[in-house]
Amino acid sequence: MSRGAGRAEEQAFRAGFACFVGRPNAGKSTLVNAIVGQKIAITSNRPQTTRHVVRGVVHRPDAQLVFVDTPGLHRPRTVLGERLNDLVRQTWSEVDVIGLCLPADEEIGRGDRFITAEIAELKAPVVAVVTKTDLVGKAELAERLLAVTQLGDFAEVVPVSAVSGDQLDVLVDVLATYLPRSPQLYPSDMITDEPEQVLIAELIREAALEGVRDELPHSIAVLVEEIQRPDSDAGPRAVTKIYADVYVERQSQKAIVIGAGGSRLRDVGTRARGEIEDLLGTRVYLDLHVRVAKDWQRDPRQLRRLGF
Ligand SMILES: Nc1nc2c(ncn2[C@@H]2O[C@H](COP(=O)(O)OP(=O)(O)OP(=O)(O)O)[C@@H](O)[C@H]2O)c(=O)[nH]1
Repeated sequence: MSRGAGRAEEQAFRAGFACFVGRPNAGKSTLVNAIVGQKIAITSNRPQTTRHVVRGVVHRPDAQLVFVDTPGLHRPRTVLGERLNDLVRQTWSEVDVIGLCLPADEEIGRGDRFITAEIAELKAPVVAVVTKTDLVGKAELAERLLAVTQLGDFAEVVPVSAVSGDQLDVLVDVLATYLPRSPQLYPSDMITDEPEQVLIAELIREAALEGVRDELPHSIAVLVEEIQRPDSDAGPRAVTKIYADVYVERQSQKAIVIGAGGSRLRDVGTRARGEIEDLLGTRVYLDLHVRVAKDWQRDPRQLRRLGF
């Protein structure tokens, strides 16, 4: 390659930050996962499970797109709720482009209008992303696209399905055009900069929530106390030892998480261990303890300790 061509390519390169916003369950986390191609954000069919800002990096020959994942805005009832909302607003003001997720299979509602109005005030261009298109027929999709164009003044409207993969590449192309000209922000081999400890805690929390979300929707937090790496010469049988505490707010919740004779906690451990082994690429020994931290959501000191 001539030096001239190299410079031109350098000049054409774009890099920057994007985030998906939208009401709970709009499909934001699933979309980031599908685009980045690795399980990094936490998905669920229940609202408000994404707590940490998790980044995924998409590397393209002409662009680098860094995704910042935020929890949903909601009416704050606790210190945790207020912190989450502050975090969301702060993230929104720092990105180069925003994808507003609107599910194709649901009518536009008050929540969507509220978020649209909030982000209209920011400087970043907003791309409306109509998600879950695999769930609707053509006629319904056309109707929804029309309603979306009437909802606000969007830079573009892109329909996608994270499940079928349809239009994901188009969405990345569109988002990339709104990034500033910039050299790469992160090394080419980086997919996420979230500390492993946080990712591991999220995987455990997700497993612990499985099946008890109705009873304990926001009452579980996980703290990874220690990660003991295997010796570098341990070979394929290397085991990473992880010690983690699962925090609940009350004694009664502890009993739910542990289950009869500890059966539920064993299942949680097995499920989380499988996910962590995929993440780390080694075998994992996982030691889980359930502890009660009374009303941790209302106590700023405990919140800090638990990473909020
Ligand atoms: N069929 C289908 N389902 C989807 C698609 N994207 C997401 N879902 C489902 O929709 C539900 C919500 O998805 P999430 O990605 O957790 O939604 P979210 O917007 O991140 O939700 P919060 O974390 O609550 O804000 C999950 O059950 C997903 O499996 C899609 O493209 N097609």
